[in-house]
Amino acid sequence: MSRAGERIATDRPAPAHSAVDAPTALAIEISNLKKSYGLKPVLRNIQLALPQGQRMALLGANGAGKTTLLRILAGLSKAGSGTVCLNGLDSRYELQEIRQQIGFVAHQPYLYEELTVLENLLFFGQLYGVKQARERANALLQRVGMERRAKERIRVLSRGQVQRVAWARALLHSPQILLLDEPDTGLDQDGNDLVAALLAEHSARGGSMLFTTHNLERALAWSDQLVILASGRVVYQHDAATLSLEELQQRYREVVK
Ligand SMILES: Nc1ncnc2c1ncn2[C@@H]1O[C@H](COP(=O)(O)OP(=O)(O)OP(=O)(O)O)[C@@H](O)[C@H]1O
Repeated sequence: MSRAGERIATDRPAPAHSAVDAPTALAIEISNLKKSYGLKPVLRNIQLALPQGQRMALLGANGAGKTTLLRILAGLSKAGSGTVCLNGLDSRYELQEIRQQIGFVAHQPYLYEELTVLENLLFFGQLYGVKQARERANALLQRVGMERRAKERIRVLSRGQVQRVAWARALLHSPQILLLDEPDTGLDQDGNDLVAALLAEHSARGGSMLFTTHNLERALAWSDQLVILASGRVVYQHDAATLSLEELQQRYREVVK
């Protein structure tokens, strides 16, 4: 298997924010990452590298370790050993700076149930030091189709609506890196179209992203690199541009048991 950095397509335009003298700057760099729960190893010696401006899809069966990996990247869980760097910042020492640079959308929305939609966004806006937070929040609510629910409490919204607000929360501080745990779960067709559009906009701004999904077709369509985890190991890695859906399905069947 090739290492990530060797397989990157070169025809993709350089991200707008990349420094001229740092063409190989990495959005995500994971080295020798291990994590156990009790005696049970959940991540085993993970090595991954994602150049800035690129998108990585993380695939694998239930329990393969995808959420655990994302939570470590988001600073919500500690690595057992090894190192994790985001945009060159080491998660052991620079977690606050890293948090400013990532947007996380997960199974849990990380919203306050008793606050309204807008109150939630204003709270997180303050936390992240977002300038003109009210204008930014209103613009994002419009973007995710939730502007009419701005004054409603989170607890009265449907799961898909909460997910849309979670997207607005994640994008509020214009993060350079999106970490998305099954962003396509629980959404209707409109919701999935919205997610695809938000991902495309993030990429067009030069942003990077790592997302998990169980949908191989979307993994291929939305990514530059595909990674399959099995029992906490990277068992497959390939450029999306040179892989067909049939090949991916075949390889997935072979490596995921
Ligand atoms: N807090 C925890 N305590 C103990 N074990 C845990 C904990 N969180 C996860 N695990 C275990 O770690 C393993 C990996 O879980 P993880 O949620 O990372 O898998 P996943 O690939 O995201 O699965 P899914 O596709 O079902 O979301 C599982 O065996 C799970 O039981």
